[in-house]
Amino acid sequence: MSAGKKHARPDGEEQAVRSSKKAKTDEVANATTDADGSDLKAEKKKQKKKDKKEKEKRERGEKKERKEKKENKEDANEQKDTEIPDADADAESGPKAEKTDKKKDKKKSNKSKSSEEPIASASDDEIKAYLTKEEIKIEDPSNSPLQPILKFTQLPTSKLIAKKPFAAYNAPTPIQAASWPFTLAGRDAIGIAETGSGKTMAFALPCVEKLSIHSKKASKDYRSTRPRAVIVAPTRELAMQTHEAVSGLASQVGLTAVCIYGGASKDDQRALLRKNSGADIITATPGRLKDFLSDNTVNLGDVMFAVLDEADRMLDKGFEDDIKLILGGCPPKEERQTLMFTATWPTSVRVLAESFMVNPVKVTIGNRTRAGEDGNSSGTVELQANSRIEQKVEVVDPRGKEQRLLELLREAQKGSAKNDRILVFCLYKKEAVRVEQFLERRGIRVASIHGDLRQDQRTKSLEAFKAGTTSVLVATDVAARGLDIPEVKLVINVTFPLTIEDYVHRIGRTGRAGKTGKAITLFTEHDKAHSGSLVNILKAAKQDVPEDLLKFGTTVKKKAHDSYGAFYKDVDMTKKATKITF
Ligand SMILES: Nc1ncnc2c1ncn2[C@@H]1O[C@H](COP(=O)(O)OP(=O)(O)OP(=O)(O)O)[C@@H](O)[C@H]1O
Repeated sequence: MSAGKKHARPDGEEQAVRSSKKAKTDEVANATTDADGSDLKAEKKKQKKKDKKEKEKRERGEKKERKEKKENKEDANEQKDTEIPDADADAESGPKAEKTDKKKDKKKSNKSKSSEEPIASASDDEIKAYLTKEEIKIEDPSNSPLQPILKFTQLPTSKLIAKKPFAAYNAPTPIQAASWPFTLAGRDAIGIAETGSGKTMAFALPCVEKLSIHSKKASKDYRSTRPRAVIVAPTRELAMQTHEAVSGLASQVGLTAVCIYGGASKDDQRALLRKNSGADIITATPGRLKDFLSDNTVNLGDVMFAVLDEADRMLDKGFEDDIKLILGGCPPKEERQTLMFTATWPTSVRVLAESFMVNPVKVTIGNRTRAGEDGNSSGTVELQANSRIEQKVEVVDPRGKEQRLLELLREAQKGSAKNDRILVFCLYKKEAVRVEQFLERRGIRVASIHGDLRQDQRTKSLEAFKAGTTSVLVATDVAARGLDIPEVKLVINVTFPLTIEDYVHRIGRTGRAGKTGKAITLFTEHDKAHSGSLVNILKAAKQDVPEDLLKFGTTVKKKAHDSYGAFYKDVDMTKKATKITF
């Protein structure tokens, strides 16, 4: 209690003190008069004085009782709010009276106690067997005792879980099973798992849970929308898809979600933000979000949950500055929960990623540990393709690529497979236009998606492909990451992507949610810089490596660094230094 506040009393108490003071003054005045009067008069006054004292005592007692009741009720409500542990409980700022501080301390101790308690009710043996079978690696700098959950029924009870949002699924996927206990406990997390393995729900559930147990703070800023969660994704189509999944959960607990992305009317999106009473969750592409931050349409000052989907893409040079600006607009990392999910996690982004997080737990699915030169594990997360995808590589003459593509399509869509969905990847926008026209002229039902098309054309193509109106979609890498299109049977790479990570994401458009898939890559001498890394991916996924590909060499070319060029050494900063004694 501060010195200034030491003598402050609640209004009612002040009144009681004032009336008691007045009674004393009256007594003194009366006593003076009585000194001249009779004994009876003095007796009467004495009795009156006694009555008054008793009345005051009674009133004080009643007041105390009322106060205690009120406090008990407040505590009970608070208990309800903190049923699920949460790391942001101490994130509130601003001066508070001692009473609030005491409550906060109570909340804090509740929270830390619960967050240390494992949610899982599976036995240790079951958990151990599950971790081994699913190749789950959990690196937790805080060494908390949290364990994976193996069934949806092991999730903590809550308003959202009670609605059974996962009724369509049998069990959590490994990335969900292993990350939820940590993320639901409020921890920052990095989740690395193969394409199509349910990462969206892995971050959507803790996001909606967190917001549903924290009521929205009243804001005096009526000009801006102040979301409490922000999810950033690299492409418009992915942002829309993620928004759909998130809003499905959010609406079940009365939260509102809005998607903002480039290529569409800003005014329409502003109206949508206003209509949805400000929006609790915003899923956005970085460019449009940046625009809305700069003109104060959106203010991220109340964000308690931030997600980078396709995190390695969001942290690479193309988006790094945008992400710094976006996360810089959120409360400090200690006061928000930050999650990053991806299927590929190159060393180059790891240090930057950790700078936006506090003690993140890292959950990796799949055996990605590389043996070091000494034969021991180096702990490096290696690039890994989804093992249910059959990968074929054909080394071809660059001039024969389009003809070979046509043959492959005809072969794949023979007989009953004539409507099978096939995704064809090109590297350049102009190339995509050319390939689309080439196929159209040969009677293939085809649509395309690339950066030279208007957003409405992109959306129309994607919808037609999803609906099956067109069974072939020609795309550039705008469609490489995250898109969850049901039943894509085959992915064909006409031209190799710029990075091996993009290759893993492109082929990951098939073989999703436990299904199998196939990918065919036309490889030419122009792509030879990627031969070494492609051979490694094929070998790791136990796929055939064609002799023709080996001819281009098996050395993995170092990526040229933006500032230091080819002389840059990609050092794993997460590794401990080795002490050398001379
Ligand atoms: N527990 C589950 N059981 C079965 N299917 C699931 C489960 N959770 C999510 N899915 C489904 O799996 C599919 C792929 O999920 P999602 O798009 O989240 O994958 P992802 O890991 O984000 O892939 P990418 O790396 O390509 O972005 C979706 O259709 C989703 O509905």
